[in-house]
Amino acid sequence: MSAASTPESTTVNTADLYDERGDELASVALQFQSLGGRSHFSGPIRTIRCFQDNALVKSTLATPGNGSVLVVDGGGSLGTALMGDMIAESAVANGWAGVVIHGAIRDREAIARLELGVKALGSNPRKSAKAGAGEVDVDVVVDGVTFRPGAMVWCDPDGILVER
Ligand SMILES: O=C([O-])CC(=O)C(=O)O
Repeated sequence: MSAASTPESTTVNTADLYDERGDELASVALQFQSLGGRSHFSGPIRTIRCFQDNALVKSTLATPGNGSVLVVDGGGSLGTALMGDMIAESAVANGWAGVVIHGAIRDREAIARLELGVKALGSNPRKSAKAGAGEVDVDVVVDGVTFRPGAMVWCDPDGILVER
């Protein structure tokens, strides 16, 4: 049920999961785009909060993911890209199941070919700062939904469900 960290693992549909577990799960109403090559993904949450600075995103996705999903609270900014294809390739190489970005990515076409789940608000070719400002593994709130490090998240083209 919790898997989806390998292509062979069972696919979980968020609508079916919601029907099973109901209000144990919070649903994100904000309409994220599904931009990765893996449409269904899930895993324990890791988090980053940052604003138009992706140094922490890059360094975190370069460490072992062990099937986790990195949730990046970028403040909803579409002004700069918090992940491109190089960082996304590093996430694949390091065993991350996926990345949810409350913000923008770039290199859409390459990212769509990677074996990685990616949800983001959109894209912008403009790169982010690299100063390293932000926080890692704190609770983040996106569209009124709290993402706690260690809780499970499930994503597919229908949306995003999080353990309360
Ligand atoms: O370096 C960046 O800011 C993001 C990027 O382009 C990549 O991951 O390829």
